[in-house]
Amino acid sequence: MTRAREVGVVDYGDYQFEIYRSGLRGVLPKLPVEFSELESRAHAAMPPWVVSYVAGGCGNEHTQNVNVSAFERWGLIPRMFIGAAKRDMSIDLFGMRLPTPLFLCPIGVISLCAQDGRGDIATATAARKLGVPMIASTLSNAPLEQVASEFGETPGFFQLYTPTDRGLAESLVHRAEAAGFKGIVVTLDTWVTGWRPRDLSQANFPQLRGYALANYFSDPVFRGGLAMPPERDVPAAIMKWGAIFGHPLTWDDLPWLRSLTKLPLIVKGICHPDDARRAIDAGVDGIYCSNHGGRQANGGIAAVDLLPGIVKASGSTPVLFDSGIRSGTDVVKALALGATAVGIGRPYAYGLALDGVEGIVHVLRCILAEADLLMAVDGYPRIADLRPSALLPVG
Ligand SMILES: Cc1cc2nc3c(=O)[nH]c(=O)nc-3n(C[C@H](O)[C@H](O)[C@H](O)COP(=O)(O)O)c2cc1C
Ligand SMILES: O=C(O)C(=O)c1ccccc1
Repeated sequence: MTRAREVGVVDYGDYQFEIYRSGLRGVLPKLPVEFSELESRAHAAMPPWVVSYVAGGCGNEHTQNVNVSAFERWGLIPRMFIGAAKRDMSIDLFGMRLPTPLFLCPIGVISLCAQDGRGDIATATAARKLGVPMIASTLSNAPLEQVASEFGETPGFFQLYTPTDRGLAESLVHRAEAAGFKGIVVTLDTWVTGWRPRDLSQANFPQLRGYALANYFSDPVFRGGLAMPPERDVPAAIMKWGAIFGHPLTWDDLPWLRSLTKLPLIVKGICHPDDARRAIDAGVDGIYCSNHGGRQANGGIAAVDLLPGIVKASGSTPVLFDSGIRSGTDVVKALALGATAVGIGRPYAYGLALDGVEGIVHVLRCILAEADLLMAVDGYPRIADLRPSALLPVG
């Protein structure tokens, strides 16, 4: 198992030998090694309303689907005589050396996927075990301090949903700093929930039933705005949350956001090169290209098709990417298109649903093994070798 301090050349592909060796003892992998099977098993294991919330997307889910299929329009060109016997998947991010280019996307209500309701903690534990950073959502069943206490040496990032109350935003950021988070990720595309037919047809919005509001209910500023503490009047606290949750930020808010912290500030949901440039000019440290997994807008463009423009506009500023990553090949292609680090979203939620911490670890190890073996076989031993010229458009 990789620890954050063992950064550098790690044989992630060895997971396949581990699987084959276990097979010699008659032991087969407990969980699927391929995404579609993982997804169907996880869906069968979770209550229907949780499946609806996690798997669902905006409108007829066209954007969500093309996020995935767009990766098939790129092919990695095999190179021979490279001798890629050792591969190095490590990256530099915000002055930190990380063993892999992966991170765990913020998934609010991830706790719902865990059989014991402790999904935030399980995700943090998996992050610690593999040295893969977790971006912890504002929407969490466990307060951010508890989540951070599980990280060990693995850096963690705090994802901020900016409420209408600036004082509450400041309080959340200062709590995240005090808890040891290494960066703040502000999500820009979800100040209002997108049109989600699966959930709408069942009137299913878990937050309004009180799920994943621990960061609010434990916050002194939030509590100060209530007539009674959340413990004494849960419905009133939930309604207050609904009233203050989302603030439609404008460029005028960015200097204030920047002033909140000296930690790296990353903006999530950036899809246009002009937005990337303007955010960088205003002092952000990282651009996070994402369309929220197609959950927010069914605009019809795959996130990965927007990535090259964002990378070009971002210059030397790191670009984080998610939306549609389902396999190691997808990771390799996103890196070749210029992503600095690549986010795993729904796949880890499904690993969690099936086997807790070990399920997440399994999903990440499968993705890392596949990426590593692709880099080996096709002759790209270092991430720096993965450049746009390594890809051929095939669709
Ligand atoms: C159930 C669910 C909850 C999510 N909650 C958040 C959240 O709290 N904050 C956030 O910035 N993004 C959230 N996201 C979006 C993810 O961070 C990420 O952008 C998305 O999952 C990527 O798409 P993919 O999972 O299809 O690869 C959520 C995604 C899912 C599936
Ligand atoms: O479900 C989501 O994707 C999400 O991030 C969210 C979080 C809080 C409120 C609405 C949506």
